[in-house]
Parts: sequence; structure tokens; C-alpha cells
Amino acid sequence: MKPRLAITTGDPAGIGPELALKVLGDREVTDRCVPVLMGDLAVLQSVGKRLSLPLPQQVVPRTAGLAAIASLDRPAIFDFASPLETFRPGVVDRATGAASYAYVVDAIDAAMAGQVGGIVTGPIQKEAWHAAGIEFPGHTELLAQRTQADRCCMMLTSHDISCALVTVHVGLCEVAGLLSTERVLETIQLAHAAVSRQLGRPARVAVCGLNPHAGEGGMFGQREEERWIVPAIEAARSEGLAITGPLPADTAFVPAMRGQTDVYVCMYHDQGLIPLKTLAFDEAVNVTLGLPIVRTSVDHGTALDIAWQGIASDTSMKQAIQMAIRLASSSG
Ligand SMILES: NC(=O)c1ccc[n+]([C@@H]2O[C@H](COP(=O)([O-])OP(=O)(O)OC[C@H]3O[C@@H](n4cnc5c(N)ncnc54)[C@H](O)[C@@H]3O)[C@@H](O)[C@H]2O)c1
Ligand SMILES: N[C@H](C(=O)O)[C@H](O)COP(=O)(O)O
Repeated sequence: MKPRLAITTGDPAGIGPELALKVLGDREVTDRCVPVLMGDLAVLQSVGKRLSLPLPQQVVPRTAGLAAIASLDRPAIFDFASPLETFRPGVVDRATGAASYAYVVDAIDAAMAGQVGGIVTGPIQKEAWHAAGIEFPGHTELLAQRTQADRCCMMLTSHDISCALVTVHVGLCEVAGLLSTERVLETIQLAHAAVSRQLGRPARVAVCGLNPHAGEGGMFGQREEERWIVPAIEAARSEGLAITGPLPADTAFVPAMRGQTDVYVCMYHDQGLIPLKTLAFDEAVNVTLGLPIVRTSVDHGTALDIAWQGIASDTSMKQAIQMAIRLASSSG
């Protein structure tokens, strides 16, 4: 049976609504899953009209309740009818922040209740969430809290490179204080398990240091490598994992190292996402590891500069859907 997937359409002012409609035109998507677009009918109608993209025939009002999703067997829109009278494409707006947050909350709840087999999230504008008074800096933190996951982490994965992050949406000045052996080890274990499943063999893990030259024997930083990262690597090695590090991050991603590495464990957001997006932007998928539900996402943001113009690439969105289909099929 085809899995039913909740696809959140992201911030209405960004490229999310256009991507959601574009992917419905792909048989690789509609032959393999039942996509349920979590969004606003009025927004999707406007985008569809402007870009000549057809809409699914079936529309379920949110007032029907999430239980109505469970009987959907063809592409549909779950219409939130959000108060969005004044927003403009390409402009940050608290109303679009509130709307896009509601889409994600309902998608998570539908997945937790088994009404969908997984969720694929379109890009949100974090500043718009913030303007709407939402406490979460991104999907990952919301997912962790709402699903009550004991432990989870963000991984971006592509054919060429995969990176799992120990810390995510925090200021650089906070990173060192958030590191612990437990947190580094957790990320190693989650990344190793996920990539080994993906590859069908034990994954090779490379762990980056935090400081320049991985601390250079304590010369740089507060010995974070010796205090937190090395003990986590040793613990993982004692569990039988093939693991190297802590590697100086400036050379960890050179081609020879990438050839020997299936997944990198990175201490902070840009340590992993600069190499990943440089090498694989628009092909990679963001997957949240450790959740009780399947969640994937695009590797790009709202691209406000090109919103509603019809020129946004839907490659990452399609990849995210294909990965969610695989994960939902293997977990269900
Ligand atoms: N999954 C998510 O929800 C997600 C992921 C990353 C960033 N964001 C958020 O998106 C907002 C904007 O972030 P940003 O400007 O740093 O990055 P961005 O990815 O939105 O844009 C960076 C550049 O890439 C281009 N681009 C992005 N996606 C594209 C696509 N599919 N096709 C063609 N070109 C594309 C944009 O036009 C822009 O020039 C921020 O609020 C950020 O936090 C959300
Ligand atoms: N860190 C992600 C990126 O840069 O691609 C992005 O902000 C999305 O994060 P969430 O999935 O937590 O919203």
C-alpha cells in the first residue's frame, strides 16, 4: 500500500507552496505515496494560478479534524484557512509564520496518531516564527518536544556527503557549553544507525573537532576535544563502530577523507552544512534521526528572493519525499 504523507507547504511567502504543487505533477511521487498538502487553499490557488500549476481536486477543511486525513487515498489539500489577508510573497510576516507553524504541528500530530506514515516539511522562515511568538527556532526542536523523543539529531544526507550535527540552531558562542560526551556519543550512534540502514552495511563515521586543528593538543579552546569528543569516540569504538577523529574540520572534508567516510559528526551547524551545501545543495535531504515518526525536509530555505516566480528547483523536495516513502515503508 502507498504510504500517506503529510507535506507541509512551508512559509506561504516563500517557495514552499510552489514546490508542493510542482511535485504533485511528478508520477514518481503520486505513484508511490498519497500526498496530503498541509497548507492554505487560498495560497495554493494563488500560486497555482500565477504559475499555471494544477491543484489536487480533493480539499479537506481543517475543521473536519485530523481524523479525516486517515481516509484520504488520493492527493489532497488539508486547508487551514489561515488569516493571511495581508501577506506578500517574499516578505517576512508574522501571519505566515503562525500559519506555517500550524501546518507542522498538525502534521506531527497526524503522524503520531498514525493518520499519515510520515511528514515532509517545506521550508519555514525562522524569523517569521519568531515574529509570531513561536519559541522554537526550527522544526527539529519542535519535533523533539512534540514527539517527546528521548534523543534526536539533525542529519543532512546526499549521495556524496552526509553530516549529523551535535548542536543546531544556537549561537556560536553557546556551542562549547552545550557539548558533552553523552551528546556527542548520542549523535554518533544515531548517525551510525541511520546511515548503516541506508547503506546496508556498517557506516564509517568521522568526527570533527571543535577548535582549529582539533585543538592542537589543547593549544586552542578549553580542551573540548579531550574532555568530550575523544571519550565519546572511544565509547563508540568500544561498541564496535568504525570511527575516526577528532579530525581538524578544515581538512576533514577533502576528497580523500570523503572517500573513506559515510557520515560526518559535526559539532555545530555551519561546520557540517557549509561543506554539505557547497557540495550537494538542492540534492540533499534533511532527516531528523531518533524520532518515533518519519520526518524529512528540503536542504534549502524559503528563498524569498525567488518566491512565487516559478524558478525554484524542486529536486530536494522530491528527494525528501522519496526518502520519506522509503523510511515509512520500512518502518510500517
Ligand atoms: N527546511 C527548512 O525549513 C529550512 C532550511 C534552511 C533554511 N531555512 C530558513 O529559510 C530562510 C532563508 O534562508 P537562507 O536565505 O539562508 O537560505 P535559502 O536556502 O532560502 O536561500 C539561499 C540561496 O539559495 C537559493 N535557493 C534556495 N532554495 C532554492 C531552490 N529550491 N531552487 C533555486 N534556488 C534556491 C535562494 O534563492 C538563495 O539565493 C531562513 O529563515 C532559514 O532559517 C529553512
Ligand atoms: N538547519 C537546516 C538547514 O540549514 O538546512 C534548517 O535550518 C532546517 O532546520 P529545521 O529542519 O530544524 O527547521
